[in-house]
Amino acid sequence: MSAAPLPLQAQGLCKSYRRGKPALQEVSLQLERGERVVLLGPNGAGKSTLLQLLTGLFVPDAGSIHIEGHDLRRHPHRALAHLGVVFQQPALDLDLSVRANLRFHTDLHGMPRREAEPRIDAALQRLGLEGEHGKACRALSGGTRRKVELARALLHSPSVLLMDEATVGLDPASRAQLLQSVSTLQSEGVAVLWATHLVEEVAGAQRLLVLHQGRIRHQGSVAELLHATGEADAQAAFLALTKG
Ligand SMILES: Nc1ncnc2c1ncn2[C@@H]1O[C@H](COP(=O)(O)OP(=O)(O)OP(=O)(O)O)[C@@H](O)[C@H]1O
Repeated sequence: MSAAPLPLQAQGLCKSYRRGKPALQEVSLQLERGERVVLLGPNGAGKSTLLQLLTGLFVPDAGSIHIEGHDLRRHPHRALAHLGVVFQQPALDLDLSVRANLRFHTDLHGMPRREAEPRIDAALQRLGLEGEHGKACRALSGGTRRKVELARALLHSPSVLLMDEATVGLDPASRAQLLQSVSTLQSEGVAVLWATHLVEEVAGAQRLLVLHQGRIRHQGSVAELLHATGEADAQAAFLALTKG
C-alpha cells in the first residue's frame, strides 16, 4: 500500500533569473497536515521566488513540486485545486463590499452562485467576518482586510495555504488575530507555509526554514535552531545564519 501523499512536497528546486546569482539552489521542503512552517529569510533571500514556484507562476529550472500528490507541472489544475494563497501585495477592490470581493473571485473561477454563496458564508463565518459582509473594503482596518483575503483564499477549501509576508503593515493586535485565525485553520488540518522576514513570527510554529541567498540554511524546530547555532534566542540565531 502506498503512503498517503503529503499536502506539499518540493524537491531540489532551482531557479535563476536572467541576470545575477541563482535565486534558489536545491531547495527542498515538505509540509505535514495541520502544521505551520515559517519560511524565514532576509530581503532578497528567495522567499517570493519560492512561493512563485509553489503557486505555478514560474516554472523551476530543476526540481519538482507535488501538492496532495499531484505533480504541479504535469497536472497544474489538480495540484492547484488544493492550494490557497494570500499574496504579499493586497489585492482587494476597495470600493466593493466584502461579499462582492469574494463573489468576484468565485465568478472568476466559474463557480456557480448556488455553490458559491454557501462557501462565501462559511468562509466569512470561519474568520468571524459575518458582520462585515456588506461593508466596503475601504471602510475596514488593515487587519480585517487581510482576513478578507484569507477568506478568499479558503473559498475552494484548500488543504495547503501559502501566506507571503501577510502581516506587513499590520499592528501587533491585528497580527496576533491573523495568527489566531491561521491557528484555527491548522486545527482543521490545513498545512501552512508562512513566509516572513520577522523572527517574532516563528513563535508557535512547528518548524522553521531559514533561507539565505537562495539556499536553506536551517530546517527544524526553533529549539533545534538554537542548538545548531549555539545562540540564546531565535533573533541571534537567525542573524548568525544569515550574515555575509
Ligand atoms: N523578476 C526578477 N528578475 C531578476 N531578478 C529577480 C527577480 N525577482 C527576484 N530577483 C532576484 O532574486 C533574488 C531573490 O529575490 P526574492 O524576491 O525571491 O527574495 P525575497 O526573499 O522574497 O525578498 P523580499 O523579502 O525583499 O521580497 C534577489 O537577488 C532578487 O534580486
